[in-house]
Amino acid sequence: MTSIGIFGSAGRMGRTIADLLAAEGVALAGGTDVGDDPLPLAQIADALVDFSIPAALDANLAAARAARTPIVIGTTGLSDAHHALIDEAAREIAVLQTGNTSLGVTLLATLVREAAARLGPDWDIEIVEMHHRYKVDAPSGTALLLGEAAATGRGEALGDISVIGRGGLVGQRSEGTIGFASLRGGSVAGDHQVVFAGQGERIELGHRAENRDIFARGAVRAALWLADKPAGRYTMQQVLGL
Ligand SMILES: NC(=O)C1=CN([C@@H]2O[C@H](COP(=O)(O)OP(=O)(O)OC[C@H]3O[C@@H](n4cnc5c(N)ncnc54)[C@H](OP(=O)(O)O)[C@@H]3O)[C@@H](O)[C@H]2O)C=CC1
Ligand SMILES: O=C(O)C1=N[C@H](C(=O)O)C[C@H](O)C1
Repeated sequence: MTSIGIFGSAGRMGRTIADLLAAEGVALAGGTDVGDDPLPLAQIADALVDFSIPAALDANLAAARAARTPIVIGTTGLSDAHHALIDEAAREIAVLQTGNTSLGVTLLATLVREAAARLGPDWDIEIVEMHHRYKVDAPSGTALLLGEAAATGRGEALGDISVIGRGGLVGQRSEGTIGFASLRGGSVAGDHQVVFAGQGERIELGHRAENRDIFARGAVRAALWLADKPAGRYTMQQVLGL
């Protein structure tokens, strides 16, 4: 039976994934938390999931590479340097990195890309997200993923056209930009809305996570799918066949 190891096992997502594994009868290889060496777990697990913190990614990825164990990276707040490391690791092991493992957001990203491609740059795109008060990164990984999808639909690189937050006398909106707004409060598991604002009309494509089970289900499905895959960087679209 395929066994799964959890980096960040004591966290909200780590605990939700462990509960799901127990409920589904999938083997848990073990977990790591702050101060643990990730290598022993990487050596015994058939696949790994990482829902920890960006500062842990370097060591977690190095352990996965050393043990040649596939890894699903769900941690958000990653930098360009982290993404370069992930690309490098994907030359040796199977890696899937995503800001959102849910079926709903994976499909939403495809719809957003399509809408952005068809509507053209005179339709302004704004992405609004809301999360619980404990979330430490902004914009959320999902908001950035949806922004990437919209930018790709327009044939642009997100980094060239994103506007993250506004305040003060910022001037009029520049055509073709993608704006991000982040709200934090309470226990919200994750709400995302992509607004396409045209002249006299708006299209809003959104997703609301009612709990963390949806992320856990996607992460476990991705890990089981990845377990026997050769080296490469894979996507949730591939896992879910979307
Ligand atoms: N891709 C997706 O679908 C989803 C992604 N996420 C992302 O997953 C991450 C975790 O979220 P969440 O569970 O809510 O956050 P938590 O803060 O609840 O969990 C993170 C856990 O990682 C632990 N940790 C810190 N350093 C290390 C380390 N070196 N090795 C292993 N574990 C470590 C933390 O310990 P301590 O608290 O003691 O520091 C904490 O228990 C976030 O980046 C979040 O945005 C969340 C939901 C879905
Ligand atoms: O921190 C969270 O909770 C979540 N993080 C991910 C993100 O940054 O988008 C996914 C989900 O929205 C919950």
